[in-house]
Amino acid sequence: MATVRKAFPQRLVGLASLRAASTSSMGTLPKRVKIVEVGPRDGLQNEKSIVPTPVKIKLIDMLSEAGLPVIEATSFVSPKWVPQMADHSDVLKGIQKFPGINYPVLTPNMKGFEEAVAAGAKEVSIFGAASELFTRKNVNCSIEESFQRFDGVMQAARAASISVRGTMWHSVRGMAPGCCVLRGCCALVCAPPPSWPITTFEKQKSKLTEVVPSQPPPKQVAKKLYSMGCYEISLGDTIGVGTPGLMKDMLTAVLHEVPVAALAVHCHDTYGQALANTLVALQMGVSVVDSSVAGLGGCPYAKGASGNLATEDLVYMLTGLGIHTGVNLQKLLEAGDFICQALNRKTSSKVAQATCKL
Ligand SMILES: CC(C)(COP(=O)([O-])OP(=O)([O-])OC[C@H]1O[C@@H](n2cnc3c(N)ncnc32)[C@H](O)[C@@H]1OP(=O)([O-])[O-])[C@@H](O)C(=O)NCCC(=O)NCCSC(=O)C[C@@](C)(O)CC(=O)[O-]
Repeated sequence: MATVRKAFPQRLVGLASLRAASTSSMGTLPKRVKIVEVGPRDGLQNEKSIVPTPVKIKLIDMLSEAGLPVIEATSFVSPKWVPQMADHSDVLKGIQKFPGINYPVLTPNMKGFEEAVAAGAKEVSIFGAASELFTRKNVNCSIEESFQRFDGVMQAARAASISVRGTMWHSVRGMAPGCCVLRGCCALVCAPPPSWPITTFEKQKSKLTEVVPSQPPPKQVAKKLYSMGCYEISLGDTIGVGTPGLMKDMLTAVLHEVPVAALAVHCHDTYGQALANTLVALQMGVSVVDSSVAGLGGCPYAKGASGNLATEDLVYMLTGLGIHTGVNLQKLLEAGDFICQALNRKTSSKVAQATCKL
């Protein structure tokens, strides 16, 4: 049955005008936030049934219409590993390229990079992890080898004037609570202090057992990626186990190594903490946030990781705080309706649920 959406509440206008009063005790918040929409890639990569290419293209076009400034379009990864992304070139070639909107794609190695550039990519993301096991499961090599691949991609990108975002997830219960994603020219993970209890991906299967990891500290990884030239480092909680206190501690550590202007956060909502974690990051000066329309998402190689922070919920909160995003919430909700109907699933966005009746 088609979703019937009520006219979006006029009270949003009122909420925005309350900013001065309602946020005065919340610390300094950014005046504007850049939202990196990851739904078409992170959101769809976990779908078991192959989503038709025209549906992916229409979703991205609708998100562009809604005013998202960055839309992660697809992944140039092996189709044997992630069959859902096998149509990457057709998707990238098929979407409308709106002026002023970036459409980065994931490229794990030179093969992916070359195919992405051939399909017209103007920005790519490299991605890795601070967990040996996760790296092995996800990209079939060691952390060290993954960095050697990054080097090759970085050099080729520099020569071709292609911007590189870095994404690195880190299975640490200290956010990159559950992972660290560094985006930009690199993505890195932040390293919590050695005393932090950390839950590694390796131990995740045994229900968040706290262990001291033998992994590179996220802080160092973030620093390394930044020094490689990442213009933005997105700290990802891939398995969504972080809490606001961990976010604060993690960011405090990373901020010693990477300027806040180069940081983004990427929170999954497995434990319902994504919006709260994001708010803490905003209060600490972060002004770039990854999210996914309808809360779609998950990593095929991080078992149990559920969807991302829903973009609709993020936009609603930011609007209420008087923070500019440039996103049209009504059009965003329609994009969410579209993809949920195409996937035959219910939205995970609370705002979308609250503003429609079936
Ligand atoms: C990295 C590889 C390719 C290594 O895979 P591999 O098998 O080790 O690669 P290889 O170099 O040994 O090559 C084996 C075969 O793969 C081919 N190949 C090699 N590279 C490519 C390529 N780029 N595109 C297409 N094909 C490729 C290559 O040509 C060869 O083909 P064959 O000779 O057997 O016919 C593989 O492990 C892979 O594709 N992994 C992708 C995993 C993935 O996409 N994970 C999800 C994204 S990460 C994520 O979601 C987390 C994040 C970022 O969102 C953060 C967060 O959520 O918090």
